[in-house]
Amino acid sequence: MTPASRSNPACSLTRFLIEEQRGGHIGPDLRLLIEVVARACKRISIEVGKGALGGVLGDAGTPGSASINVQGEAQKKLDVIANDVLLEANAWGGHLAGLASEEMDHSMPIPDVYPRGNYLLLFDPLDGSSNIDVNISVGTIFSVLRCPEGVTVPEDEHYLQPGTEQVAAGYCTYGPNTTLVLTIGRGTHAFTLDREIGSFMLTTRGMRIPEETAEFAVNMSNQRHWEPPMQAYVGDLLAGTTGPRGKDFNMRWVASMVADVHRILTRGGIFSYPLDAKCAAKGGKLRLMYEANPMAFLVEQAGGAASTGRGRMLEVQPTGLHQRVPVFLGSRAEVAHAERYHREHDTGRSAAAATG
Ligand SMILES: O=P(O)(O)OC[C@H]1O[C@](O)(COP(=O)(O)O)[C@@H](O)[C@@H]1O
Repeated sequence: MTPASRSNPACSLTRFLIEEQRGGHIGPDLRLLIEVVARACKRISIEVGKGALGGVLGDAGTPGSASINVQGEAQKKLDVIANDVLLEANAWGGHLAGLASEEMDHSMPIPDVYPRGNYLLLFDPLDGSSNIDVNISVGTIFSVLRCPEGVTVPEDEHYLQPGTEQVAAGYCTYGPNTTLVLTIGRGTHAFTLDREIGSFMLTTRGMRIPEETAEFAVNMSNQRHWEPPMQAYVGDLLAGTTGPRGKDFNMRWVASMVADVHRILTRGGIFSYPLDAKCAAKGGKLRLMYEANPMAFLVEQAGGAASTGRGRMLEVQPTGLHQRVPVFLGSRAEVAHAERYHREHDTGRSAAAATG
């Protein structure tokens, strides 16, 4: 993308959204919603940036009695701070009917002291919790759905829409720089926070994920817990030129989904958090509604693919607000390879079962 200059002034997020609205691609409410979420991310970026100086590191709750969220995880102080910032910012604007968060057991209708809008917002206020205290990139992930017609007080069931119904999705990474990555279904675009003027500025219009890749991201320490197709798939990646894939693969794992996916949107690769014996009972590790689906929408809009290993992520019919799924996303051809290993295993097994 041509760098910003006097002859090519940088485009702010506000200008980008106004131009999308003028083009009839989004309405004023959705534009306002995205602006409000972006402003909340700026505030969260400031809180995260304070680190130990701001006393924001460490677990929430009191020593000896950590506060545990609906996921059964000990909440970090910044998980709670980020959640509160997003709740406060989105309560009064009139663009939302309700919202749901990784940190809250159930969805929350907008209090009836405020006007309610037509959209539902789902978010992971601070993704990558295990990295918060060690100064590694973390982020906020969000997904926007329409509130079903005629529903004025939305409940959990009204959020259970497949990812194909998303009207917008994005994440904001808090790392060396703060970057907001957004889609409204017309490509995926990156905006970098200009800390001097306090505005998100368009730095990559139309991110594209290369079709092929030689880089994979997975938590290898879970290898012995993986299903056979995943063992075979990664085994062949590690075999490199001596194996059936005939080329060497590099590995990266930040353990912050936002950071791993941002790398893939920037230079390609495949990210996976497969089903394993440790998380099988829960259906996976990562959450469908506010981790897998928004990332899948962004990746598909950038020419990549997103799958459960056994089907398109965005077509999964949700059954619960905090439902978990296996995740494979990134370079289209590589995701197809991962799916092929699962398909061959499943058909082989069913073929074997058929022949007894
Ligand atoms: O600790 P592991 O097994 O490496 O898992 C890391 C994954 O878990 C997550 O941290 C889960 O997200 P939360 O931090 O929001 O719970 C992802 O960001 C990351 O990809």
